[in-house]
Amino acid sequence: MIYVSRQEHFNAAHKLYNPSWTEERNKEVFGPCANTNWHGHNYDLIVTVKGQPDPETGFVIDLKQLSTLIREHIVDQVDHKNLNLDVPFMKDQLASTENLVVAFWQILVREIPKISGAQLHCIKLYETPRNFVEYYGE
Ligand SMILES: Nc1nc2c(c(=O)[nH]1)N=C([C@H](O)[C@H](O)COP(=O)(O)OP(=O)(O)OP(=O)(O)O)CN2
Repeated sequence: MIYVSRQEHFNAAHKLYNPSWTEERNKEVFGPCANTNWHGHNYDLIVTVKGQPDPETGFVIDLKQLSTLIREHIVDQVDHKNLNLDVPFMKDQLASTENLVVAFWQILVREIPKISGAQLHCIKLYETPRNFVEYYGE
């Protein structure tokens, strides 16, 4: 099995805020991440697919096609957006990195089979250079 990855980038605003809690509780749990008027991140998104190379191309997946797919279905939906307000697939969800990777998975697992026989293996999302989340669909 061969694992092939593509990295994309976006920036977005959000706040971590549970609407069923008081302002005080949100500040206590999420600290500055609950700031009323939002804060931003430069996110790095790494999508890994797995499969066998096609004998005619040598590719598990054409990385140009994978990039286009990620941009159309994910990056264009979130880049320069407010994750709490502007992104339909994050509606009514806490805009944590964990919830983002699960939402991205649900989109990509549906879209990748339309361009390739490769299987989605992992989505890794860096919220900051030091904080990142990985999801394997389990
Ligand atoms: N499990 C999670 N924990 C946290 C998340 C998250 O999505 N999942 N998100 C945040 C905040 O959004 C926060 O803005 C992260 O920034 P920060 O704590 O400042 O992280 P940095 O790596 O930039 O800063 P350090 O100085 O290295 O701590 C919080 N938690």
